[in-house]
Parts: sequence; C-alpha cells; structure tokens
Amino acid sequence: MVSLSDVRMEYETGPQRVTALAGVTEELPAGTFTAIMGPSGSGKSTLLHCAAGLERPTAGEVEIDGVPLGGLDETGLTVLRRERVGFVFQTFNLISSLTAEQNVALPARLAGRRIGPGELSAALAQVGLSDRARHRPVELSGGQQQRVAIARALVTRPAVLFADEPTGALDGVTSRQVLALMRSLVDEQGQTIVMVTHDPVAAAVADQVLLLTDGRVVDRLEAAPAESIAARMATVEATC
Ligand SMILES: Nc1ncnc2c1ncn2[C@@H]1O[C@H](COP(=O)(O)OP(=O)(O)OP(=O)(O)O)[C@@H](O)[C@H]1O
Repeated sequence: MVSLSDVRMEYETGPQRVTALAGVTEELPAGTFTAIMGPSGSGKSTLLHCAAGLERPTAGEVEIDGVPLGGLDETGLTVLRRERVGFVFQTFNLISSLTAEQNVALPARLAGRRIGPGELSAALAQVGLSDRARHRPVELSGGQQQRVAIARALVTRPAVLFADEPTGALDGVTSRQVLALMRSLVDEQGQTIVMVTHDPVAAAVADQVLLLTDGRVVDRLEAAPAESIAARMATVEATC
C-alpha cells in the first residue's frame, strides 16, 4: 500500500517558486492499479517520484508498505527503493550489450544481491518471454523490450511497481499487450501498480484514475472506460 498525507512539493528556481504538489492525500491500496492523469505540468511525475521515494516532498508524509519515508536517511531510502519498489519508464533503459536475462539480473547484482536462475526464469516467464532470455535488446520488439524492463522491475518482488508513461514509446497494439500484462500482474499476483499516463486507453486498464490539476487531485474515476476518461480530461484541460 502507498499512503500520501498532505504531500506538498515546491521547487525554487532562482527567485521563482513553483508549487508542483499543493497537498495530496491518497491511499493506494495493495493489489490495486492506479493511473495518474492530468494536463502537462499538473504534477504527475512529481507525485510519482514522491510516492516512490525518488524525491523527498517539501512537506507531508509518504508511506510505502507501512514504512514512513520521512524517517529514513539517504541510505535507508536507497535500500527501501531497491527492495520494496520497482520502476518502469517510457524509455526501456536496457543495456544493449546484455541479453534479456542479464538485463533482468543486473540491478539486483549491482546491489550485491544474487538472483538465482529459478528467479530469473520465473521473472521472464511472468512477462511471457521465456523463449527470448538470450536475446539482446536489438533482437527484441519495443513491446518485448518493455516486458524485459517490467521483468527487471519485478525480479526483486517489489511491494509497488511505479510506471512513468510505460506505453508512451509503443504503438497501439504493443501498448495494449503491455497494459494487459500489467493488468494480469494485479489480478493474478496482487501486484500494486501506480502509473502516470497521458493516454485514456492506458488509464482505462486501471482500477482508479486520479486526475491532477495544479498539483491537486481534482477528480477520481473508478473502473471508467477510456471514453469517459477522455471526456473528463478534455473538461479539465479546457479549464486550465
Ligand atoms: N526539478 C524541478 N525544478 C523546478 N521546477 C520543476 C522541477 N520538476 C518539476 N517542476 C515543475 O513542477 C510542475 C509539475 O511538474 P511535473 O513534471 O510533475 O508535471 P507533469 O504533470 O508530470 O508534466 P508532463 O505531463 O508535462 O510531464 C511544473 O510546473 C514543472 O515545471
């Protein structure tokens, strides 16, 4: 579970002060899929980064799996991110000279943790890529590369998977396959997922959609179809 209490984030750039988050209070229950949407600059990435312990908010508290992040020093935060959190980004960030399975094992190995062959093959099987373990990124499609990135994020069995525009670089068909995979991780394994997206079709796969404007959650849609999400987004964007 991810819990946010009155999370605020202000950036100071020279004389200017930007309020990226203006007090967000949300509970994202374990085993659920949350999408974060909103116009450009509304604070989506900042919210994801604060919720994942990548950035410390200016005020407020974030808890992941019952652990208050504010009480952790930098080392504690690094350990929590390594052990409890997985990340997937728009760009797959795979190492081109390594095979799929070497890419999956790399972050854990760099952190000094050995990933056994059983864990590796289970992670690749989970994303439907058992037969591509020895392929390098250039030998994989975009969707397959993103699935390798998802396997890499899941190999440490994180409490929460955070995804920032995970389908942003994929075509429609491939994007739907990656979204179906993410949905099945929630339904079949109880994975908790928090995803930033601009795409109403992607957001429709989530259990709930949080709509941000000016650093605040202004609306919440539950199990909404893509058309309703797109219509609500259009209204929000028209008022910005
Ligand atoms: N490191 C930073 N320094 C200064 N201002 C920042 C920084 N990061 C974000 N901001 C500002 O905070 C606000 C929210 O940014 P954020 O990236 O969270 O928005 P977003 O909704 O993810 O936008 P987009 O959809 O365009 O990616 C913006 O006004 C942005 O300019």
